Amino acid sequence: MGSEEVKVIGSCVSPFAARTMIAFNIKCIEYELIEENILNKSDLLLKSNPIYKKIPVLIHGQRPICESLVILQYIDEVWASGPPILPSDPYDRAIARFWAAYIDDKFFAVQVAILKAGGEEGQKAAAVEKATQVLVVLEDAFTKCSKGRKFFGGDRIGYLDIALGSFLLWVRVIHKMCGVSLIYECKTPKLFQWAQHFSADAAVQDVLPETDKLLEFAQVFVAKLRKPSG
Ligand SMILES: N[C@@H](CCC(=O)N[C@@H](CS)C(=O)NCC(=O)O)C(=O)O
Repeated sequence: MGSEEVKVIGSCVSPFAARTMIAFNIKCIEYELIEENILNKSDLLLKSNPIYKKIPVLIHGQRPICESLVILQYIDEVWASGPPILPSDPYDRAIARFWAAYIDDKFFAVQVAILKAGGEEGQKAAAVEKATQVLVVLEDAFTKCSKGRKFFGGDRIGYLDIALGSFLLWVRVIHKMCGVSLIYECKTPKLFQWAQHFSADAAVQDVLPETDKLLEFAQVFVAKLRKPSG
């Protein structure tokens, strides 16, 4: 099963797609990246993820698998002989899934809110305050999960590191576009250190592009986000 063709419909600007690519790097599995323009979706994406129409989609053989966290678990199970991504202990695994859901529910939403706020200083300050609260909670989760080691997953990058670390890309974009630092030393010192370790890891290096490369896309994306709907 692990020997079938592996393709990822993704994009180098997508934090969710980055998760899939980091997982394949950890497992040392080659894949073909089919670069998707989410502002003009391809038929392949619409056919492969007809429910959400979002990236990433992993196409393994002929079969599509959607949702980045589901994909991470799938990769871990199919290529089980490579370095593990999820914790082996069922309780630790459940805790990791809990925090990954929290990250997607809370941290993603506050980043979108900051970008959306634009020059509305009051809205931006409220979104930044919310982001800080979320990160303080995650700092505590990091302390408990990492047990004094470098990563949520221990000595090497695991499921939660990938779930949160994939957003570092946009954390940097937010810093450049909105002048807001989200992960900084005085509020969340452990996450600050963790972010340095994560970004320096070999499995991550070619996945998170330079911030400048992202800015052009980010400007178009944010303009769309700020446009009143409907
Ligand atoms: N919950 C999804 C979120 C995926 C997601 O939001 N992908 C974005 C790109 S970063 C997308 O495809 N957006 C297109 C759209 O919302 O129409 C996952 O974890 O895979």
